[in-house]
Amino acid sequence: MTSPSASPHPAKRPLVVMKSVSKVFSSGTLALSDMSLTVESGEFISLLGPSGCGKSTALRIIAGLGDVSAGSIDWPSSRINSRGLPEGDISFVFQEPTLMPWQTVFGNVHLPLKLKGVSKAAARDDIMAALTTVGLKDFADAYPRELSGGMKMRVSIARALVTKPKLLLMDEPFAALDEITRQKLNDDVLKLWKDTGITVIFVTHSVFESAYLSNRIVVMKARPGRVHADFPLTTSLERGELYRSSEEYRQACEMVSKTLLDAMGGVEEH
Ligand SMILES: Nc1ncnc2c1ncn2[C@@H]1O[C@H](COP(=O)(O)OP(=O)(O)OP(=O)(O)O)[C@@H](O)[C@H]1O
Repeated sequence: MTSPSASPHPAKRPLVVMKSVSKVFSSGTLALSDMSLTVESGEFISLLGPSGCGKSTALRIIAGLGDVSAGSIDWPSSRINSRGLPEGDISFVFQEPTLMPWQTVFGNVHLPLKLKGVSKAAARDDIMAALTTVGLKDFADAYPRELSGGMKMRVSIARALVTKPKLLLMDEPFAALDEITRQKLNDDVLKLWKDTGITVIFVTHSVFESAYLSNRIVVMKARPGRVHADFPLTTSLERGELYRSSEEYRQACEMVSKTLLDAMGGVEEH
């Protein structure tokens, strides 16, 4: 029997809660100080801030690639493994695609599943599905040297998706690409986000990219990093070419740009 106080629609629990996190490196650098951030499932968050403010450090800590000096990272809606991490729920895409040159595209995307003991044969459907998602299903047998920079990054994204994570952490993934390729990949990531409902935290230096992609912007203060501003970014327009040339997008860019400048103490970076 259900208790009279139990709600038929229990409130959704956040995906990850970063509570008053500080990080001091062994060098003595205080990278983060009292940083708190609650991420809901299905959000697309862009994390911006002055160079060196701790964006990558925050992302790496969420991924379990570094420990906290104080505070905590909680996963209220996930099953936690012995390392305190939600097993299989997080994937990371770095700025460099870091592909194994001696492996084909298929072999590279297989890697995370191979590490879990899944054979190529058993992983085939998942690998091909991930490659289809990034538009590379016809390149499964190609080697990284045969691919363009954008294609290599797509392989890296497919490799991150093959484990079907709940959370995709992306650390300036498109910074090294030319503008047209970057815009194309922005559209691909948006489609992926819409189609799969995956949660994304995306570190970028680009005001334009953040305003185009995200439904929430988090701007960090200069080191030691913590949240300076956190606001939603809604639009009545479908994000695409029309949005890129719209007044709404221009205003969103202006707002993000002003907030970023404010976080830097009103002084432009050189
Ligand atoms: N492993 C490390 N050991 C010591 N200091 C580190 C380490 N990693 C980062 N730092 C320092 O911590 C601070 C935050 O670095 P982090 O890379 O997180 O900043 P960021 O905001 O991502 O920078 P950028 O925008 O330039 O990529 C910097 O001062 C950096 O030098």
